[in-house]
Amino acid sequence: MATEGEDRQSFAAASPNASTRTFNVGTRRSLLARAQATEVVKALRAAWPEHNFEIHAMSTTGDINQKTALHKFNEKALWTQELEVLLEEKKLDLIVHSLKDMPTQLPVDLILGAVTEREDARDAFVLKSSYVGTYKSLEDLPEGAVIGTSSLRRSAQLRRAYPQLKFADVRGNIGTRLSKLDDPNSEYTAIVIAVAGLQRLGLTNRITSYLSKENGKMLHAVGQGALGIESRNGDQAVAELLSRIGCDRTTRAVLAERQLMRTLEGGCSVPIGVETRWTSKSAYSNTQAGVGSKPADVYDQLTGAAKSESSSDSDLSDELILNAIVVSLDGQDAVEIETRRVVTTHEQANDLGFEAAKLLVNKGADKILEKVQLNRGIIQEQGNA
Ligand SMILES: NCc1[nH]cc(CCC(=O)O)c1CC(=O)O
Repeated sequence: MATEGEDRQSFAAASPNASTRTFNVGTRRSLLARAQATEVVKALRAAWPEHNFEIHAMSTTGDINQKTALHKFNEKALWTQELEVLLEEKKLDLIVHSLKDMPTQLPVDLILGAVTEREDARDAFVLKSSYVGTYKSLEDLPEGAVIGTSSLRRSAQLRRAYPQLKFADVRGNIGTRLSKLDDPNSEYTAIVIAVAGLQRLGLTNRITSYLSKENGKMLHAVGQGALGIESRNGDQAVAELLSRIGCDRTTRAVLAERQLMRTLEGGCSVPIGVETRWTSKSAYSNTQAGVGSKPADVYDQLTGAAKSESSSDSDLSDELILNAIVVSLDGQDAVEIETRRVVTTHEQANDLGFEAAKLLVNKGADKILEKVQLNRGIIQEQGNA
C-alpha cells in the first residue's frame, strides 16, 4: 500500500462520547476521487451534524501503474483492493468509489452500502483545444483522425459507428488526459471521457458534445456517473449513516446494470454499454425522504437521474427501461437489446439485469465476449514476452 505514514497515524480513535463518532472515509488520491469523497462527506455532515468524518486519500496499484493499458489487467480490483483491506481492518469505515470502477463481486465481508444520486451517466466528446470551432462532432472529423481512449467499450462502439476514425491509448487521470490531448505534439484530435468526471472537476466547458445511444451510438459503462459506497457487512452504525444519503432510483438502476455485467462476467474493460431510464418523471427519492433534498430541477430522461427529490407513490408503477449493447473489439459485430419492467425493489432490479443478459446471450453476446477474452489473453502473452 503506497499510503503515507501520516495517513496511517491520523486514523482517529473512537470517541468516548457515544453520541459522537468519527467515521473514517477512504478514497483514492486523484483529484476526482477526492472531489467525490468530499461530495459524500458533505452529504454525511449535513445529515449527521453530530458526527465527524475524516477523508483518507490513498494511492492504489491502478493509480501507480499508469503505463500498462487498462485492459491488460485482468482484475478490476486493482483500484479497490488496498482500500478494502483497510476497511476490513476497521481502519476505514467506508470507501467512496466511482461505481463503475467497483467490481461486481465484492469480498464476502464487504457490501455496496449505498449509491448516491447519479450525475449525468453519458460519455463526452472532447476536442483538442486548438480544434474547437473547427469541428462540432464525431461526424465532422476528417478520415484518420485519432481518438484517444483506453476503454474497449468506447473504442469498439466508435469503430462501429465511425469506421473512418483511428484510435490510440490515453491513460492517466482526467487532468492528465486533457493535457495529453491539448499537447500540440500529441496525435489526438479528440478524446472520449465521462461527463460525470468533468462535471465533478468543474470542467464541463471542455465538452464538445454529449454521446448517447441516440447521439453517436455510444452507450455508457455500467455504473457510470454514480458513486458507490463500500462498507462492512453487518456494520449497523454505517448502515444507518448511509440510509440518509443513498438515492433509491439510482440504486435500483445501477443494480440492474451491475447484474447484467455480473451475469455476462464482464470485467474491467469489456465492450458492454448500457443506458437506463425511468418511464415516469416523478418519485426520485432519497432512501429517507427529507434529507439531502435538492431544489426541483429538470428530469434527465437519458440518465434516469431526475434532479428533484420527492417521495411520491407513483414509485409503485415505476418502470425501468434498460438498453444494452455488446460489441466486438473491431466494431464489426454487435448485439443490442432493450428490456423493461416495473422496478420498485432491489430484487426486481436484479431480475431486469439478468433478463437483459439472457436476451443478449440469446442474440450471441457470449460468442462476442469469448473472442474478447481470447484477444485479451493474446495481448497479455505478448506483454509478458
Ligand atoms: N475509468 C476511469 C473513470 N472512473 C470514473 C470516472 C469518472 C466517471 C464516473 O464516475 O463514472 C472515470 C473517467 C472516465 O471514464 O472518463
